[in-house]
Parts: sequence; structure tokens; C-alpha cells
Amino acid sequence: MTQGELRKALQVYFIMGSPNTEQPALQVLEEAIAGGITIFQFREKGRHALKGEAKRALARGLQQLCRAHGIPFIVNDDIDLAVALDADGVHIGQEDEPVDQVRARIGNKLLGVSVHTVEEAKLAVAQGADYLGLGPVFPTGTKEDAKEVQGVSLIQKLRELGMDIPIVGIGGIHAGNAGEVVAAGADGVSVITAISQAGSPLKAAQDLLEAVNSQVRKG
Ligand SMILES: Cc1ncc(COP(=O)(O)OP(=O)(O)O)c(N)n1
Ligand SMILES: Cc1ncsc1CCOP(=O)(O)O
Ligand SMILES: [Mg+2]
Repeated sequence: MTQGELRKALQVYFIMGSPNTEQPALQVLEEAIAGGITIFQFREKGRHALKGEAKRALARGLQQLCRAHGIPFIVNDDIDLAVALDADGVHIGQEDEPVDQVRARIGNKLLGVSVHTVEEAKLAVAQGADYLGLGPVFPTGTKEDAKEVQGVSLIQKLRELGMDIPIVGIGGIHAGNAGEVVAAGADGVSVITAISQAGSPLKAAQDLLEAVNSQVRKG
């Protein structure tokens, strides 16, 4: 994938695991894909998260759905699972395995890294990150160990410094505030709740895509 293709793929980045929805996860993802999500991350984390074969089976089902629709399938944290499934990529944070080690393990699969400071961002880029996840941009109830809310300040700062690596904002983002994140310099938005808990995941995805696209056109 070229960097231009990656920027487009990051526009509406849906993240979900079974704890994030009361509906069957496959059904939610199917609707989200129909609504226009552009990339998906399997993040099986938190209370009641599946483990072992149950986790792998859900991952395989979600991956098949993504494959059938040409949506990149990313695995959060679990490098072994990503390699075993031949996923399209992995997403790691500062508490996960070091970026250069993960890069060595996954070859040319996509590698996303969460960063919270300019220094972390520079190191992630130097060690082989393909894109950065920045947040929480807004308050979120989804991640218990989330860092302090940072608004769009780090996104703006990295762009001011001339860093052109693809960036997504994450944390408390929905169609009503997604434009602000893109206007600050992000290529797209990552969401869990805005789609996984929506009455209509399809409509939620459509609204997010429209919010991101209209901002891209203005900028
Ligand atoms: C796209 C994206 N951005 C940030 C994160 C958060 O990653 P991390 O800090 O490792 O936290 P966990 O998600 O592992 O709890 C993400 N998953 N995706
Ligand atoms: C995984 C993660 N990393 C920073 S905030 C967050 C949770 C995002 O979830 P939501 O979109 O429901 O706020
Ligand atoms: Mg992580």
C-alpha cells in the first residue's frame, strides 16, 4: 500500500472487540462496512474479553468479513495472532513490545503506534511505524488506562514540525467532532463507541465518513 492509499484507508478507522457491543460483533462489523468504514482493528480487551480459541475464532470471522469487502484487518497488541492469521497489520502502544522488535517480526505488514509526545512520535517513526494513533483527543469511557485528554494539540504540533506520517486521532470521537480532528491535521479518525454502540452502526459510519470527507475537501 502506498502512503497515499494508507491515508485514505485511515479515514474512518473502526475498532471493536466483543466487550464493546451488546450485538453480535459480526453483525456490527457488517453494518459498519456497509456504512463506509475504511479500516478495521480487532481489539479484544477489557472485562469479559474472549481468550484462547474463542478469541481466535472471532478474529477469523471478522477477518473474513473484512477480506470479502477489501477492508484492511489490523490486530491490536497480539502480534502472535496477527502473524498466525496473516492479518494486514498490527497496532501497538507504548506499553506493548518495542516498535523495532515488532517491525522485525511482521515484515512489511502495516504497523500503527500510539504516541502521546513529540519524542514518542519521532522514535516510532524512526523505528518503522507506518502511521500514528494520537489521543485521547476527547474524554473517553472506553479505555480505563487512557492517558490525559490532549485535544488536537499534539496532532497540530507534529504537523507544525513537518512530520507527514499518516495520523489518526482517537478517543471520544463521533461525527459531530470528527471534522475538528481532521482540520487539525489528522488523516482520519478512530472510533469504538461511536459505531459499536450506535443504534445504527451503518448510519454512524456513513456520518463519520461524511464528516471526515467534507473536512478533507475544505482543507
Ligand atoms: C488507531 C489506534 N490508536 C491508538 C490505540 C491505543 O493503543 P494503546 O495505547 O496500545 O492502547 P490499547 O488499545 O492497547 O488499550 C489503538 N488501539 N488504535
Ligand atoms: C483505545 C483508545 N486509545 C486511546 S482512547 C481509546 C478508546 C477509544 O474509544 P472511544 O471511541 O469509544 O472513545
Ligand atoms: Mg496496546
